[in-house]
Amino acid sequence: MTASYLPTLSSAPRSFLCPQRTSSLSSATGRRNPVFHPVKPAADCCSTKNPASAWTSARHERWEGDLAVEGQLPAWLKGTYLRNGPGVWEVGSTAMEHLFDGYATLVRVSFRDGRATGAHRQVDSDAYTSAKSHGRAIHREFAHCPTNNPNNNNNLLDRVIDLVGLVTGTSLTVNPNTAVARLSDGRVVCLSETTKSTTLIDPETLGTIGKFTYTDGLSGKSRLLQLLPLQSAHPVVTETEFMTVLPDLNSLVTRRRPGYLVVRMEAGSNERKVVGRVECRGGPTMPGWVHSFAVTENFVVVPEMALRYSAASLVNNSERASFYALDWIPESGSYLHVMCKRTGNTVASVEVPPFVVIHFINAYEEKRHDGQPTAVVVDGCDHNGDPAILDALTLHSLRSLRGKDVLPDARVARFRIPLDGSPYGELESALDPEEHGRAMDMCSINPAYHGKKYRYAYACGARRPCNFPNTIAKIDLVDKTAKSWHENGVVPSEPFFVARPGASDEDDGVVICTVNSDGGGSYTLVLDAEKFQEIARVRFPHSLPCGFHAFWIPDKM
Ligand SMILES: CC1=C(/C=C/C(C)=C/C=C/C(C)=C/C=C/C=C(C)/C=C/C=O)C(C)(C)CCC1
Ligand SMILES: [Fe+2]
Repeated sequence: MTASYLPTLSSAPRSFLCPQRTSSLSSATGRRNPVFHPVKPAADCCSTKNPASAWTSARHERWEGDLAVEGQLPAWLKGTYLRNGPGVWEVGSTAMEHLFDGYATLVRVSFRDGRATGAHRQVDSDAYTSAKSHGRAIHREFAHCPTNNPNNNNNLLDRVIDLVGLVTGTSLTVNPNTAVARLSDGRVVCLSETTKSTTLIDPETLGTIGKFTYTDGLSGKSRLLQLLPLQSAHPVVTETEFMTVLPDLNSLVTRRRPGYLVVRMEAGSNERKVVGRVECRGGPTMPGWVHSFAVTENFVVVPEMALRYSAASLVNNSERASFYALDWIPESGSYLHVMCKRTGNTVASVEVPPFVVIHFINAYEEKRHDGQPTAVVVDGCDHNGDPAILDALTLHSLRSLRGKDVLPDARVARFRIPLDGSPYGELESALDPEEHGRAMDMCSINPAYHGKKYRYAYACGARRPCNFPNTIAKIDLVDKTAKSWHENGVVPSEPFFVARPGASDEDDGVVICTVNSDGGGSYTLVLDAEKFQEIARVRFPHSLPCGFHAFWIPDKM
């Protein structure tokens, strides 16, 4: 690999990286100075030798500066890579327990003319700012329950207070730590699973602009007993619309069966409109967890997992369910529902073997010779139908079981849903899971193939033994093979595919992924997607926590 270093401030002496000494240096290059804002001074604030850096809270509120490039960035790569994820797990007296609980940390790498600048910054959500001002977390996160909540007494008044908190969304987190997306009108939002967490950010400065407020009243603000405070963390965003799934929790207070609303919001609007409602088949009271879902040209596929929202945990925000905010109820059945985008009607609803798919990869229609769809094929990262993956993602496991082979097995699950009224769907592994080390999550595809028949997916896989995915895998769904990128001790985040402008081959582009290296330190890796080989890496001057999902904003031509 040829290495060409930019003379950046990020390669300045270590002392410069200490937040206590940020003000004295000026840029030797004439470029913008790196800026540090410490979260809090830490004894080892200058050290990058932390093997658990992926699971260590960000040390600085924000930083920006030039990044050193090793290798050759493609000249066509012009735009901004954004990544979101949980990055601060300790505030005041609170030490979170689960990976999903951390406060949102944004990372940016902008590529232009073979060079790179970068930044990272905490999202100023009410959850984060109130935790800082109270000296402890006060919102309910995925696993974290506010500790001083007196509601464990189960007295009626406390229950009513919790229910009001649920309806108004004041107790559930507003920490948008999962995904980031640019709407087609240019607004950039960070999201998580509460509708109130959706936050507008500035993709250049990573500053928090404010809440993204839905004006439709669907989330319970203006209509009492409209229990729709939750959403999928992964909306499907196109040039014309934003589409998502809201678990309908109204069955908590009515006799109605639980279900899901599919909603759509036009570009430029803040008003979601209901496309249709899917009724749950299983579960006496609660819908299955819906972190993501899949769409095809004509349909929305709504998953109903046997891993269901816990009613007890939701209405009593200091109560934990068997899987944090979720209950695993295999006997309640696992289903996939297919809704027609145009009519909102449910056109298929099939029972399938138990699955635990947090991230769906893609879906497409099988068609008859006259173009009529006959089946929907849906691919997802399936943790072999076992919610144990959620326990593997506690911070204790991640920090202390490094090198132990404790990561539960996962595969690419391929579901086939016939559209002929059959009651059952089919489920098989799309390829031998050994191809990708029996780990599979954090996936992306070429966005031009969303909802269409496709061949390649990029995801995190494993070289065992490991307690977290440690490879980046390119999955070939036609040849049923996988290629992998790996280095000892690395922790990669979602590998994100960016197509070369004008490309016609599905894998003509790069895969961008931010990686935590063995002894600490973070870099953004750029792989040639076709050969699946490294072409460049862009180093941050200090380590960043491992994040989740990414997004690409191309420069205006
Ligand atoms: C589920 C409820 C809630 C919160 C949910 C949240 C914040 C979920 C976040 C999920 C994430 C970040 C999933 C990432 C998965 C990564 C995987 C599987 C990687 C695997 C590697 O092998 C509340 C809103 C707090 C309460 C209601 C229920
Ligand atoms: Fe996700």
